[in-house]
Formats: sequence, C-alpha cells, structure tokens
Amino acid sequence: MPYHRYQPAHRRVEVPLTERGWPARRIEQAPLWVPVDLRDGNQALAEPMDPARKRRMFELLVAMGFKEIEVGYPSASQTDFDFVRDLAVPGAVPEDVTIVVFTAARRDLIERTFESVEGLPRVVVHLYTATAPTWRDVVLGQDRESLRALIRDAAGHVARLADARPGAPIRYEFSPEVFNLTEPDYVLEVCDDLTALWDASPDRPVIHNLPATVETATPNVYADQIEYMHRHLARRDSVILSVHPHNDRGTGVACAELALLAGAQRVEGCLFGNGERTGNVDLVTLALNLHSQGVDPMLDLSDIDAIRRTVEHCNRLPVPDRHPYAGDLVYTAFSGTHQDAIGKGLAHHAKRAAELGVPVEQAPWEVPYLPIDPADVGRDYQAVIRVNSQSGKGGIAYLLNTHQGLDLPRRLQIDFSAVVQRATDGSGAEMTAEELWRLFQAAYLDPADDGPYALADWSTAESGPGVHEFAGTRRDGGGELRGTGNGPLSALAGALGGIDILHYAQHATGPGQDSQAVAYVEARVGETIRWGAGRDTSVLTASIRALLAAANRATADKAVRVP
Ligand SMILES: CC(=O)SCCNC(=O)CCNC(=O)[C@H](O)C(C)(C)COP(=O)(O)OP(=O)(O)OC[C@H]1O[C@@H](n2cnc3c(N)ncnc32)[C@H](O)[C@@H]1OP(=O)(O)O
Ligand SMILES: CC(C)C(=O)C(=O)O
Repeated sequence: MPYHRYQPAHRRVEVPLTERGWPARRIEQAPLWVPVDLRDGNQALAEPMDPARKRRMFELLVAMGFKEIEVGYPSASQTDFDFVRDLAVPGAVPEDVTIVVFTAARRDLIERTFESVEGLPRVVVHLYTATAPTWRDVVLGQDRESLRALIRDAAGHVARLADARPGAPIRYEFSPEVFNLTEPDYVLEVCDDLTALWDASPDRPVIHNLPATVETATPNVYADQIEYMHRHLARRDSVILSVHPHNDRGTGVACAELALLAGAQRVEGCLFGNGERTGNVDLVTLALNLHSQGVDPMLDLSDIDAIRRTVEHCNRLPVPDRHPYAGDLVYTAFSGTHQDAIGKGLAHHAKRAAELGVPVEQAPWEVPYLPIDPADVGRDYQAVIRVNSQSGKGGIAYLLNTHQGLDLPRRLQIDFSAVVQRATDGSGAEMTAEELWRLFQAAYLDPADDGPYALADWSTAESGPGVHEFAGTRRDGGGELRGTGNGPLSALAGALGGIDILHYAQHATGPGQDSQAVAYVEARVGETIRWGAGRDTSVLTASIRALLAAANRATADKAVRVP
C-alpha cells in the first residue's frame, strides 16, 4: 500500500492554538440544527428527489421540529427553483421555520437565488466558495487576494439584492468550503470581511459555517480549528459559528461533538448521514447522543421507524441494520451474556419503576447494553432478544417468558439451552420465539404422549387424609398403572416405580382464571435425569403430564425431534 503518498493533516494545515478549552467542556444544550438533506443530501443522490419526495422530506423535517431548513440550490436546477417557489405560497412554511437557500459566489447564480425566494418571509442566503489552497490553485484559478476579492464582490451583490428586497430582511450565511484544509488566517480574513460587509450585529448575526468538506483529520484537529476560529473571529457576538462535518474517516459525529465543545453553536447535517461520498454528519445520531446524556435534543425522534421509512423513501437508500439508534439490529442482542444481562436489567428496571411509583417509560434508565430505552424512539422490546447459536439460557428463558408466559426453573433453562444449541448449530439460522416454543413443546411437553408411559386415561382420588391414589391405562397395551402417595404426583411416581422427583414447580402463564397452568418436573430414572413439562388449564393435569413426559424421556431417552 503506497501510504507514503499521503501527508498527515498537521502538515497540510497548522492550527496556531497552543492551549485548548474544549477537552474540559461538556455539551449541555442542543445546538441549532440545520438539516441539509434537501441540498447537500439531495445533490449526492443518484436519483435526486422529485418534487413529491422533496415535499415529504420537508414535511418530515418540519414535523421533527427543525427551525432552519436548507431547501435547495435554486440556481442549480429547475426542480430546486420550483420547490422554493412552492414554499413561497402563503402558509407553506410554518411561522417559526426559516428557509435556507444555497448559492455559489457567482452573480448569475445569486440573482436566480433571489428570484426564487421572492415572497418568502424568513430566508437565509447561504453563499459558498472553496478557500483551500488546492481548490484555489487547481479548481478556481485564484490566488488568496483575488479569491478574497471575488468573495467580497459576491457578498456585496447578495447584500445589494437583499437591501432591494421589500419585506422581511434576509439573513446571511457564508461557507469557506474545505475550511478544514484552509489556512486559519485566511479563513479569518475572508469571514471577517463578510461580517463587516454584511454589517452583522448581535440581533442580526451572520452565520459563518466552517465545513470539513472532506474529512481529513482526527476530530481533535477539527476541534482545534473551530476553537481557534471561535476565539479569533471578529465581532464574535454577531456571528453564529456553524459546522458542517462530512464523514470520510467515519468520525463526522465525533467532529461535530468536539466542535460544539470548541465553541460551535450550529450544526448542519443530514438524517441518517446521507450526503456526498460517505455522507454528511448524521443529525439523528447527534440528537440521540444528546438524549442519551440527559440533554433535550429539541427534536422529536419518538417514532424513529417512521422517520427512517420516509427518509429511505425520499433518498431511495436503505438505512443499514447497524445504524446508530435506527438500524433494525441496534436494540437486539443475540449473544448469551448480553441477553442474560438485558433480561435481568429489564426486570430490575420494572421493579425500580414500581418502587418509585412511576411508569416504566419514566423511570431512570440503566439497562446493560442498551444506551437508551428503545421505547423512547418507538421501538418495542420484542426484538431486543433474538436467539441463534450464540445465545445462552438467559435470552432463551426471556423469550419463553415474554411470549409464552413460561418461567423456567434455572436448571431447566440450562437443559433447554443445550437443546436450542443443537438445533441452531445444526441449522445455522436464527430461531424465532414461535420456533423456540415449538422446540420446547417437542422437547418437554409432547413426550407425555410418546413413550412407555403414554396413558390412554388416568384418574386420581384421595382415599383418606393425605393418601392419594393414581390409576391409569397405558396406551401401548402394557396394562394398568396403579400407585399410592401423599399427593397425586407421588402416587403417579409410585405407579411408575423406580422414579425420583428431583424438582417440581408450577405457575400460571398469565393473569386471570382462564390462564393456563404450566408444571415442570425433573425426574431421575436409574442414572438418567430428565425434565418434563405439562400445560393445561388444570394444575393437576399439567403436573401429571410433566411427570409422564419426564418419565417417558428418561426411559426412552429419545432424541429431541427438531420441529
Ligand atoms: C461542497 C458542496 O457541496 S458545494 C455544492 C455543490 N453542489 C452542486 O454542484 C450541485 C449543483 N450544481 C450545479 O447544478 C452546477 O454546478 C451549477 C448550475 C451551479 C453551475 O453549473 P456550470 O455553470 O455548468 O458550472 P460547473 O458545474 O461546471 O461548475 C464549475 C465552475 O464553477 C466554478 N465554481 C465552483 N465553485 C464556485 C463557487 N463557490 N463560486 C463561484 N464559482 C465557483 C468553477 O471554478 C467552475 O468555473 P469554470 O467553468 O469557469 O472553470
Ligand atoms: C459548502 C458547504 C456548506 C458544503 O456543502 C461542504 O463543504 O460540504
């Protein structure tokens, strides 16, 4: 691999920051969020959004609570232009939402941009020009001074058109594209020029948006760059410092978070990280990271699956199964020890909520392996634990408990887990809760009717105080079984002869009189120990069937048939 062809970030741009405040700070409030799905996200799609998709995306962003939304690059295409014009229809944009439109620093494009926003009451015009040396030299053919003059000229044109516009004033945004590879002193010169030219003030601040257009360094480098700007930008109280990280190194979220520590107030990004190449920073992850720290993200993400479906429809791109907070598998544990911990954690959580007298969804969250309560984003617990060959007894017991109301004794959990292992190792596939239940039935319930002790009929009677009789007829023609004991079950054990009951448990599978009883018996026949289970509306029948199942299994030692 020719790694020697590449320069480390610190050799490409030096940040003259000698001491830094960001490592010691905490994020205590949400930044201003600005989704750029309809512009930066859209321009990265093989098939850009059609008007209907743009509309759906816009409505989603409004419903989620975004207050500033970049809606397009109206001078770039008729679709974008028309979409902005549609938003100019009275009532199309809620009163607390501001529209951002994007333009390069070219007079013709700027003029078209202003045409598009005619009649829109709250608008930010977002002007951009690449400022990094390679872009200056190779793409734009400008040196530092001529490019600075070009930007000033374009910004002046923006200001003139804004001044000439009747009605509500326009706000201004500038992005020195590829900020992260631009000399810091040059960024300051260019941005300070515009702060002055646009006459920014605390009540009409200018937005300076500092993009990591192509992410090239570790997030601490970006944080240093942002802190440097935060400390040195002129009229700082008249500037909203914004960041716009991309994700080329996979650390866009970290860049945004460290940038906030370093003084950034506003973040541009896309839902689920759509955008050029590896994408823009993911606003959903950023917002839910805040949520998970007890900070109000100021966005409604309570139905993450609905949001995801809309975004997938608009972008025609899937959100991966492992995507933070939103992927299909991110609240799911397959592995045994994780399942065990989650199962215990959820039980503990329910108990704690009851002790505090609050609903479970209000109780403080501290469940192992789940950074947030899936219910916060509209996910249920059904998919939290799923079973495959990596699963242990905890997860298996959890599924049988939540789906069938079974509360398996610990040794039966261990026993059944080996049965599941054999089945999943054999198939290599995941086992659904329904399949797990069928396997449990085949292993522990059905053997009551399959073996030497399968009975055609049976009855019990109390022949005297503490004296119980059992009588039954074997199905295989092996004659009658009769026994006496101090309870019906010991009477059956007596009838079977040579069988010890090592463990017995029973419980109802749900509340109410109609719920079924389930009984578990661990029995020894000679050297062989086997579990059996029974389920019936009668506790007695469930118990008798559990012992018959254990006896049949121990005697016949049948291999479990995987259904
Ligand atoms: C990082 C970002 O996301 S930046 C946004 C990128 N988004 C897009 O490009 C999507 C929409 N763009 C478009 O539809 C087109 O590029 C248009 C309509 C804006 C312009 O189209 P064209 O006039 O055909 O120009 P083209 O697409 O080839 O762009 C390159 C030209 O723009 C110039 N240019 C690039 N960026 C800028 C800028 N910020 N300000 C001024 N000029 C610029 C280049 O120097 C080049 O000029 P040249 O042709 O004289 O060499
Ligand atoms: C020009 C800015 C805002 C941008 O899209 C980028 O640098 O990625």
